[in-house]
This record gives sequence, structure tokens and C-alpha cells, in this order.
Amino acid sequence: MSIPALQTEKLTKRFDTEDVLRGIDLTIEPGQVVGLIGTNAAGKTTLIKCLLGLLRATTGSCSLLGEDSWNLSGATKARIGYVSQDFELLPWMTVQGMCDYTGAFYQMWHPQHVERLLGEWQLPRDKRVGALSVGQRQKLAVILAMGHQPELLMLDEPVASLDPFARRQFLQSLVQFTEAEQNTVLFSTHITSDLERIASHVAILRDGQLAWYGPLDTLKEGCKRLRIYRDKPLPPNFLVPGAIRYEMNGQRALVSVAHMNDDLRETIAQQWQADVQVEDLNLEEIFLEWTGSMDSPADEVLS
Ligand SMILES: Nc1ncnc2c1ncn2[C@@H]1O[C@H](COP(=O)(O)OP(=O)(O)OP(=O)(O)O)[C@@H](O)[C@H]1O
Repeated sequence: MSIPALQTEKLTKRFDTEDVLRGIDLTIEPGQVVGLIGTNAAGKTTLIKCLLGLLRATTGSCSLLGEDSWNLSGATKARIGYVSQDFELLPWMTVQGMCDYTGAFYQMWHPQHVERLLGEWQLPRDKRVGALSVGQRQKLAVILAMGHQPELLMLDEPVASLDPFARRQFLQSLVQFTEAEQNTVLFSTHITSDLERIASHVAILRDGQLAWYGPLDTLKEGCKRLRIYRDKPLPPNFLVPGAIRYEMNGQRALVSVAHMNDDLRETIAQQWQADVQVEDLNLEEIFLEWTGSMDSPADEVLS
């Protein structure tokens, strides 16, 4: 079996009195492109930083490319590319100067690769970094993280400031990056359409726990919303196996489930003598169901 690109076991992280990560078990195999999603303050950045050894786990363990995250060797660090949410660049340098400066820290730097990305992303080589727009700076930070052709890319909301065209180019670069079979990407995002375009796997953080992890296709195929109706009120002990969210109102219920199949539909129909309709969900709706952040449905949704 190959060494996981990233792994956590019972990982917890506490800040003062706040338990941000509460027992995360996650294994990301080489070659996976993982979209990390969760509401604001769900702990995405904290998880990424623990995996990179920038924050120390409170309890449990995390490893990166087979090494304990808190004690990464120089050789392993050289195999990682990372763009943080609050990356810092040197404003007095030119774009080209910033690339050369960063490249000097790496034994394996690929100036032609950087050249190509600068051209594709239309970054002006001679402009001072301090004079770049926010989106241009974000592009530069991503290019700097890819210049040594790492095999593991960790990106914390890498496209937040990019325009739709630049986002598409960025995603294209990621696709190229992952053409090498063992290259792995973990990126946090709130843009589910981007995730849908390139992710092979999805990790959903909720209440400091890993609510779901697995292939994107499995998530999309399994997660459904059930519209349940029966001619007398649903009892207080009404329960659906594997439900992730309930909305009940008298004789009607909206229930979201993670793993839908025909047996489940039949079981619910028979057990509660109810009519069960199954509705597909798009990825954004799935995210809202999982994170419980969907607006409380108005009565008309249930009617
Ligand atoms: N250094 C720190 N000290 C104290 N609390 C922290 C620290 N870093 C993060 N937190 C807290 O941990 C929680 C999770 O923060 P984190 O940045 O990991 O969330 P996130 O999922 O990345 O959020 P967002 O989507 O808004 O970027 C927040 O409540 C935050 O205030």
C-alpha cells in the first residue's frame, strides 16, 4: 500500500476554550484532488495548518507524505506547495524579482514553468508586487507555490479574489498539475462549482468533525432529499436511518439522507405508511444540507 499523502488520526485542536477540531480521522491518498468545504470558522484553515505543521495538534496525530507534520524534514517540505489565506509577498520587488527570490530557496526550481504560468496568467513581470491588484497578487502567490513543481499542493481558498476567467485558468493549471498521477491537491473553497469541476474527493467539516469524506461522485449520487407525506401526523419518534437533516411539520417531512437507495425508500414507506418522493440535489444544496446552514424552510417548502 502506498504512503498516504495526508493523514490524521483522532486529531483535535483547541484554542483557549474553543474546540475547533474534534477528532478528525482523514486519509488522503496520493493522486487525489480533495476539496475541503465547511461554513466559516468550521476549522478548514486550522486543519490545513495542523497538516502542514504550522499549528501543533492538541491531541491525536497528523502526518504529511509519511512524516509527522510537526517534525517535517527539509526534503519533505521541498515536496509541498502552500498558499495561505493571508500570504505575504514583498511589495518592493518586481514580479520577476519575487519569482527569482523564491526560486533561490529551492534546489529544484523550474524557471520555464514559472515563465509559462506568468504568461498564461498575464502577470506583468516588471511591475512591482505592491502595485498589483489583489487578484494579481493571489495569482502570483499560487505561481510561487507551484514553481518547484511540488507533488502536494495545499491551497487555502486560492481563488477567492480571482475573476471567473482567471479562476478557470487556475483550475486548468490544477488539472495539468494532477496529470502527474501521484500529485495530490487539498484545497479549501466556498465555490462549489469549482470543486465540482476538478475535485475527485470532497471533505466536509462540520462542528469540528469530518462529516463526510469520499469521492465526489459518491456524494452526489447518494445524497438526496426525501419529501415525505402521510395522511396522519408523523410521530415524535419519526426517524430515517442515515438522515443528515430533518424538517418536520405535522404530516409532512423533508429529510436529507447521505446514502439513498431503493431499499431505504421502501423501508420508510412501509414503516410509516407514507408517500416518499426522492429529489436530486446539486452540490451547493448538498453542502447546505450537510452544514445545516440552509435557511429554515418556509411552510410552502413543506407543503
Ligand atoms: N490562532 C488562533 N487563536 C485562537 N482562535 C483561533 C486561531 N485560529 C483560528 N481560531 C478559531 O478557530 C475557528 C476556526 O477557524 P478557521 O480559520 O480554521 O476556520 P475556517 O473554516 O478556515 O473559516 P473561513 O471559511 O472563515 O476561512 C474560529 O472560531 C477561529 O476564531
